[in-house]
Amino acid sequence: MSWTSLKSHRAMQGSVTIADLLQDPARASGFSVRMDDMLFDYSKTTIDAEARDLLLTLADEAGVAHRREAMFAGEKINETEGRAVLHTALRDPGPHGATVDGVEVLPGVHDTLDRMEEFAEGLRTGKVRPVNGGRFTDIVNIGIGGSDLGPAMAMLALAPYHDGPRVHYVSNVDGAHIHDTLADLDPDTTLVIVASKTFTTIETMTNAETARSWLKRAIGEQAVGRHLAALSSAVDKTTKWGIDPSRVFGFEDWVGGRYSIWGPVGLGLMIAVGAKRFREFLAGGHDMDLHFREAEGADNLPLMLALVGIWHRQVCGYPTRAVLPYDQRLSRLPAYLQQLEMESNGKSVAMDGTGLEVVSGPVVWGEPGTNGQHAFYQLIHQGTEVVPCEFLVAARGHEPELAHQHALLVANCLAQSEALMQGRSLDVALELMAEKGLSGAEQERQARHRVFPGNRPSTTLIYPLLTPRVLGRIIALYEHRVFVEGVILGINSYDQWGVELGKELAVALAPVLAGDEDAASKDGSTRALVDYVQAHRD
Ligand SMILES: O=P(O)(O)OC[C@H]1O[C@H](O)[C@H](O)[C@@H](O)[C@@H]1O
Repeated sequence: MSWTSLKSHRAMQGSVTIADLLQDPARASGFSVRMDDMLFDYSKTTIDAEARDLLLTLADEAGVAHRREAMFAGEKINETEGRAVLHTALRDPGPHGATVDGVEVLPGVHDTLDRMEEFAEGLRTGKVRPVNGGRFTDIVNIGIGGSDLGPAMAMLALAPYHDGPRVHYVSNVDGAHIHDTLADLDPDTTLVIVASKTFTTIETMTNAETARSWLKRAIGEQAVGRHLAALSSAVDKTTKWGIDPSRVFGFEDWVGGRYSIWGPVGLGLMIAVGAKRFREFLAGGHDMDLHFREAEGADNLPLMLALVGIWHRQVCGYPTRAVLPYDQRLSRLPAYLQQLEMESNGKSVAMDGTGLEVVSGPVVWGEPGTNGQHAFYQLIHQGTEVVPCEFLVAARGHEPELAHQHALLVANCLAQSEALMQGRSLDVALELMAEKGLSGAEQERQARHRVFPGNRPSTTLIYPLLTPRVLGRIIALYEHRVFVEGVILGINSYDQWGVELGKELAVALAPVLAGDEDAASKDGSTRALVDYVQAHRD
């Protein structure tokens, strides 16, 4: 019902532009949401009062509020895997929270957090020592997907707070990644953390074996355990792999991999910035949880971010969304959001097994500004596809001595959303060409290349400074956005069956590439590629 109303409302908006809507002096304040000192401005979109009402009705009809409370209570809303979805518990200071199968989850969460703190602070103070004495100077976190992208992103984001050992992230099974990382490190002063929820992921286990051998060569088999730790929900497997249980930080199956940064998977971050900062990061996530549960309708930031997403993708039909942080330290945010959003909502089957009524979530992509401006913004401004842009920017930077550079950064961010909205008409372009002395057909030809259609939507999320607490709020904001969009689409945002097939085929192809099995059963293209590799290696 609401989909139809939304689509017909969109059609009826006709030629009304964002610039027209902004003629209303109250629009900027009326079409933005504040959460404490964070501001989300969506006034530079085509969402008008009626569209917003219809979107809020859509969320109501989909049962977002009910589902949200079911999630926080620990109900098994990940129905295809029969699991609860409780990453929010990892940042809940308690004392009471969700229960799973009748058991309170917070005591276990807090115990693990305390153990992480003891270990991390031990490494930072030198109490936890390498086998040959001295201090651990470097930590290598081996993991992939959810066991890598979040903490690696947050590590860069919180660079101004690093005062512990250096932390490196290795993910790719390409041996180049671990090779180049270890090349600069000393095994005598390096601790390796193996991060894998399942402790079966082939890339991680392969890199972990490589790192283990590297340690063993330097410090000997007996001592290797003193330089290893593991983060996993498969604690039995970590022991079998040879990691002492005191060095294993476990989490439950109700934490999805791409939602796991708040618990043991965040250990590297805690080591780098310290437990106090890490707890501030958790507090930021919890702030957003409280806001998400308490704020009503259009005052609810994650809800509105999700509804803007639904408007652009499912109502207007724009196939992609660009995430453009004007914040160099958020340079990995787009990659992190690619997993969070696309692995969660890139599905075409609804929870009940039927096909989706509407299109699935969008392609998410992006790069930090201002770099992107000198690369792909051309298409965003003048290409034939509309790309909704999501800007993020801090009012101030961490380098007071470079405040003039930050001012330039912010000016660029604001100017881009203005340019996308406003555009440049043919008349203005003609005038510009006349000023250059052109006239007649050449004036018009040149002017046409300088026209900007405008009316291109964007949103801006602005915050005072990228602190641990603000980062926690931002990540939790996007997690809840994914949740809301998933509920509205009727899909399960917490499974990822779409990654399985490629993994299975890779395992089957390994012996074929090695020449131990015949390629005859493979298709012609795969056979030809196998032939090529066999002919060109060594
Ligand atoms: O943490 P792990 O069990 O090693 O999983 C690592 C990643 O691999 C899988 O392929 C999933 O698609 C991801 O959701 C997951 O984060």
